[in-house]
Amino acid sequence: MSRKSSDHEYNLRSLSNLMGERRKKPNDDTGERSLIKAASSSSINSQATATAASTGDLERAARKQFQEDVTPSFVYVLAGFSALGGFLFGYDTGVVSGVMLLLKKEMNLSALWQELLVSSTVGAAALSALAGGVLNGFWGRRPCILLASFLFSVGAVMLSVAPSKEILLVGRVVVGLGIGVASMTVPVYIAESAPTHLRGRLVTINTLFITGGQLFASVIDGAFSYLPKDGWRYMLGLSLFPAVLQFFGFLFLPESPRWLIQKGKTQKARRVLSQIRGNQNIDEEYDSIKTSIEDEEKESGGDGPVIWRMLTYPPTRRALIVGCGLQMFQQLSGINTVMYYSATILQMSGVKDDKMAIWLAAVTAFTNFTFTLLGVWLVEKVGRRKLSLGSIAGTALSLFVLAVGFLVSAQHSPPITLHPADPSTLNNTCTTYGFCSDCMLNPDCGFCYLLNGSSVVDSSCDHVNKASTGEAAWGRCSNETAMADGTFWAYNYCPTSYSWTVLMGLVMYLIFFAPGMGTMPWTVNSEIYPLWARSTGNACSSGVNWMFNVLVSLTFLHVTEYLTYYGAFFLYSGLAALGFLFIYGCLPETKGKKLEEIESLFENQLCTCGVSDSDEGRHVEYIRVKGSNYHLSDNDASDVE
Ligand SMILES: O[C@H]1[C@H](O)[C@@H](O)[C@H](O)[C@@H](O)[C@H]1O
Repeated sequence: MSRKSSDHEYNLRSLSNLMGERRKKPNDDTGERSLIKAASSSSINSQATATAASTGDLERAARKQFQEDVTPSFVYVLAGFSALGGFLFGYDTGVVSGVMLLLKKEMNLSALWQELLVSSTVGAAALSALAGGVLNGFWGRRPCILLASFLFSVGAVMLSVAPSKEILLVGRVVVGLGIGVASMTVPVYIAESAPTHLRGRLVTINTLFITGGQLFASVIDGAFSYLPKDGWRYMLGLSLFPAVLQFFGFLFLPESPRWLIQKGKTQKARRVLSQIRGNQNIDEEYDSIKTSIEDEEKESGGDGPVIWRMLTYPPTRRALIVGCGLQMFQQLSGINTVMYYSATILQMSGVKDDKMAIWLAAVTAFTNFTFTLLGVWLVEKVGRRKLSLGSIAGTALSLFVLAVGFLVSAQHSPPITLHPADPSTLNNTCTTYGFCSDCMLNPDCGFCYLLNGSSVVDSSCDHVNKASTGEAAWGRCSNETAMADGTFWAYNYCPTSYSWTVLMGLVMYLIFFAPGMGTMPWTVNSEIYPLWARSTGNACSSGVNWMFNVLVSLTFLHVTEYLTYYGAFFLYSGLAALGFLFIYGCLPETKGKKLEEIESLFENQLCTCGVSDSDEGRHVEYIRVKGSNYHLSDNDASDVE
């Protein structure tokens, strides 16, 4: 072994011994000091020493390494309890599809009431996310999370004992108010408490909990759908447990240290910082937060509502555009319609058993969850920008594949050969269609056919049974006994041998969307605003997310009616491609930056596609101002004509 490498090994050993010592004696500052001394006097990074690295660099590197190695587990506990808010967000939005299947039969709900019970939650979430900004600023993050878990608990009780549809509606609104507040507060609270090197990962865990909640909801939907009565009460009531757990957990968890410093509660802030940093030396972090708050206050200047100050101060205005744009494109990529219609999409690809549909939705939720986990792993490795760009490019491509799948399926859609008069209604619209592709777009009709080998014969378009879309209102496909061997009922889809393209598109979609576009909009928003604008910025961007969520889900059926399925997916694919350009032009890399350093990334950025010449989107060398002037920015502040 050469002298150099044995030196290196020795120094590594002494470094790790010191770290070991330090772990045993967390209150002893000398451990850290001698560690830094050891590192700086060593050839631990022999290459760097040989080149330009100064003692200061080594000290910094050693301190960073040291802090990374002694991250106390408390911060994970804090993130875990906060992310229960994400779990409830996912559970309460996901469980409703199974609930509606049972409720509409038991309470005999009209289409309007079904629509109200589903969208009231999302609508309430949009409003409360916006209001949550003001509450976060005044009360702090902790009371807002306590409020959200209280609302989740009250809502769960109301829903599980609801004697009427009116009480159900109130319960769904209460739960929605909780979701909105949680969705904007939790990422901010985690980001403000996490150490820089773990921030992205811990905030992304919140989205993992969202998709985990959706997965759990789909399994519960499947399990309780077998109950003859009141299954929906259990489905809705189960969310009480995580809600109560979060409430009690938060009675013991601290306020965000950054919010405390901003409000001048400096002693308390120091105590909290020491608690969550495991008694590491917190002076540097404390001072840098304090200085940046003072600077920010000077810079953002002026009075007036925060949103006004954000819009009139260019860096926060740019950050707001990036944050809201990311959330908008997340929803415009159609995640919730793809999830909602995944059972139908999977049925198209050959699964005939209707009872399987509910479990198929669980498979989709499982895939979404698994690939979100990939995002948690990737976020600190490849960074936010590359992850978002790769994800949205893949999402656009997958949507294109889905669209082509639907197009080919429609072009090979089986013709309708039988046109029997419908005895059950005066309206014979269904029987007039010539092809299955037209029949399936009308929500009142379904396709009834016989399979002879693999070819479709004796097909008709019949009225659907309103109480159960799994059968026709009358005739050969009206119930299981009427259905002879080889007779099938297809609602909302057409049997085709090209459906594998659609299935491939769906799987690709989830693989690409979940790790990046599913997670990054929440993660990036939690870190791009300076402290004074953070609550308002997150309130606006979360509000945008919920508004586009409602918009996309409410318009999906109309869009498919006008543009057909393939048209709708071509449209989503185009929107995702636009999202790619937006992210390429506007999103800087925030990985590894302190929250206090991130504002500067928006100082010289213009939201013009392709102006950034660096992959990291950080060093914008030339930017176009008013179409003709070019500035050299970031490293060199001189102006160039
Ligand atoms: O980030 C989440 C996640 O991707 C969910 O699966 C989706 O349902 C939500 O709308 C989204 O905000």
